[in-house]
Amino acid sequence: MTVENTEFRAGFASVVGRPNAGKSTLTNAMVGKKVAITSARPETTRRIIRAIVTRDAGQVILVDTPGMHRPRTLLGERLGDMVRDSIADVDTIVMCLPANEKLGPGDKYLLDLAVRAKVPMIAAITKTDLVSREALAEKIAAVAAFHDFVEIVPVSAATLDQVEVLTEQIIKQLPVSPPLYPLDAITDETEETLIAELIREAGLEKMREELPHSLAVTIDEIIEDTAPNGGPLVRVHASLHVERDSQKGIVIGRGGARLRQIGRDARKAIKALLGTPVYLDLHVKVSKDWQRDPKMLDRLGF
Ligand SMILES: Nc1nc2c(ncn2[C@@H]2O[C@H](COP(=O)(O)OP(=O)(O)OP(=O)(O)O)[C@@H](O)[C@H]2O)c(=O)[nH]1
Repeated sequence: MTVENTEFRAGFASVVGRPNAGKSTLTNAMVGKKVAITSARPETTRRIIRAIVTRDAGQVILVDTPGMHRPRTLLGERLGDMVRDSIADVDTIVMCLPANEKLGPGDKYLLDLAVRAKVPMIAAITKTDLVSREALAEKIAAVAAFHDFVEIVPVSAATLDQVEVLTEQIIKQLPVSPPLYPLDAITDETEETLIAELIREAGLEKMREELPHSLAVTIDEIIEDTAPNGGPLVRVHASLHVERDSQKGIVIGRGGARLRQIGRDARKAIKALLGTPVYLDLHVKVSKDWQRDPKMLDRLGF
């Protein structure tokens, strides 16, 4: 793709919404490749992942935010700060409001925060595939009464219905500018961060309710090696951090079965990301109260 368009627009958009509103899935749908981790459990998005969406009309740098929740730990407070920071310095805010859920105090809390950024706001009514046309019409009316959004776009990341319309509307809110990133870039996260997120996602999938926020992943080493057949092989050594000794057993599982399953799932995902065979070596470490330890949070990138 080359830029011939003199009206090309580029800038930052923040995607906000309460936990489970569909922010990550929508981000992935706009980019067309998996860059943000998604999960059926709320509050799994911790990092602010910038996804980059480039179309003929412009380039959007999407800032994905953690779902809002009340701070209970230092980690919780930092998540709140990250949301506030991500709303500052953007050109537009996309507020995700699920079609299948009523507007509530969580949405109002977020709206009040977002309004302070004083930028045009777009409402994305997410998960429209889950509701009838009548219910959607009612939801649109409720959202229109909720705030004076510049646009209200009903969208389904599952069926991709209206995803391009939303992308176009976001681009319209951006300033005329040359592209800010190379036209084929999809994220400015390092490969290392993406790999750590894939391992954490595989871990969370396997541990359901047992370890919601207590799991963190660090990458110890990534080595580009050669496989016995002469092809490329990437060796990844990573650590899974839990907070207590009792959680270590949960991650490892009986006879190491769970850790092996996490390793298999993560290896598949990393292979898809890198496009090369992967050898994955996982270690489980107890990092006591890492969520309250500023040094550990810094190491983990929070
Ligand atoms: N049917 C349907 N389900 C969706 C759609 N978008 C997201 N979901 C589901 O809703 C759940 C939450 O989606 P996420 O994208 O992880 O939500 P999030 O807002 O990023 O969540 P947090 O990380 O908790 O802030 C997942 O189970 C998704 O599969 C959609 O368009 N249709």
